[in-house]
Amino acid sequence: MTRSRLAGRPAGPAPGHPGTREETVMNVLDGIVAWARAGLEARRREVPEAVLRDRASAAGTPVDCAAALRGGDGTRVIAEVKRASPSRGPLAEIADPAALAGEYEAGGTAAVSVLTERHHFGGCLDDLDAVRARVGVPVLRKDFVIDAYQLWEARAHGADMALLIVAALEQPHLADLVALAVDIGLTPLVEAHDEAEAERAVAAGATVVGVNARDLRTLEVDTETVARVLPRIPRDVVRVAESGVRGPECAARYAALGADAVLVGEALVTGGRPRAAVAELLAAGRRPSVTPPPPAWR
Ligand SMILES: O=C(O)c1ccccc1NCC(=O)[C@H](O)[C@H](O)COP(=O)(O)O
Repeated sequence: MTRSRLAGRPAGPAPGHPGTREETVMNVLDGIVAWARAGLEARRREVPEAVLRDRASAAGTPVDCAAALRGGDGTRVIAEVKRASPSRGPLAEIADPAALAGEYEAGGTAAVSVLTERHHFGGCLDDLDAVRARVGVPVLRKDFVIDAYQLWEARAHGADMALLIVAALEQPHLADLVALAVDIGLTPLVEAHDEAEAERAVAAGATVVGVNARDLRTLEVDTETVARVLPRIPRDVVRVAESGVRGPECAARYAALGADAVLVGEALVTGGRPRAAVAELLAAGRRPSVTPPPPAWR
């Protein structure tokens, strides 16, 4: 019997086994992935993978993302450039994604996430280029990665991290993409929606695992998903709570659950004060200092 690395969970059915949640979660995801596949095949015809590989080796040294997302005095923030979403429709114009990312960085974000998917999120690789050129913190390519080509593309466009969604990938393919990402200098953020997927993420070799509170069947956000799944992920893995962070209160809750970082999109792009909002999320996630400062009157 395989041993589960998730705390408090007996080893379940084999990853990818019929009847597991990954079988049924695919409706919304299926549609997005179909677009992703068509898009990447079109780009592959224009820019062969060999060209991307050359560009990737000229893209500079990627940042150590695990270190950037962990440590310090509390829960870090990954701030997202997000124009639209399937759940909410258009969110924000974002004429200058680099300027937005610059505001995030000034507010103290540990990383910037850039949605590069066009049809559902209004993003593109130009956004990734622009953000990469502006900020010094790690940059995450947030897309629906199903092929090695997209990882080379991410690195060629200067990303330090790339998202891999467990529910979109069979286990051997997930493990291959995790290994390739690491080989080419990307840190994969491997996204799970339940315990079984979190276990698959860890088994695939992920060192950074995200728990997404958004159910990809209904698009409903349920922060209880994070409460249930995230604390069970081993402590040697960087734990990221994703979606539904509407303000400091939720960031504080995710911090108390043990999140090393929170990934926030909508609240930041719609709030109109990205720099201050990032700083407030960071303050909410700060751990109380071990030695309290001396009272001012001493
Ligand atoms: O945001 C969506 O509606 C969505 C739908 C289907 C697949 C993925 C989706 N979002 C991607 C994300 O993971 C979020 O952009 C990210 O976690 C930030 O979430 P939020 O702060 O709630 O905007």
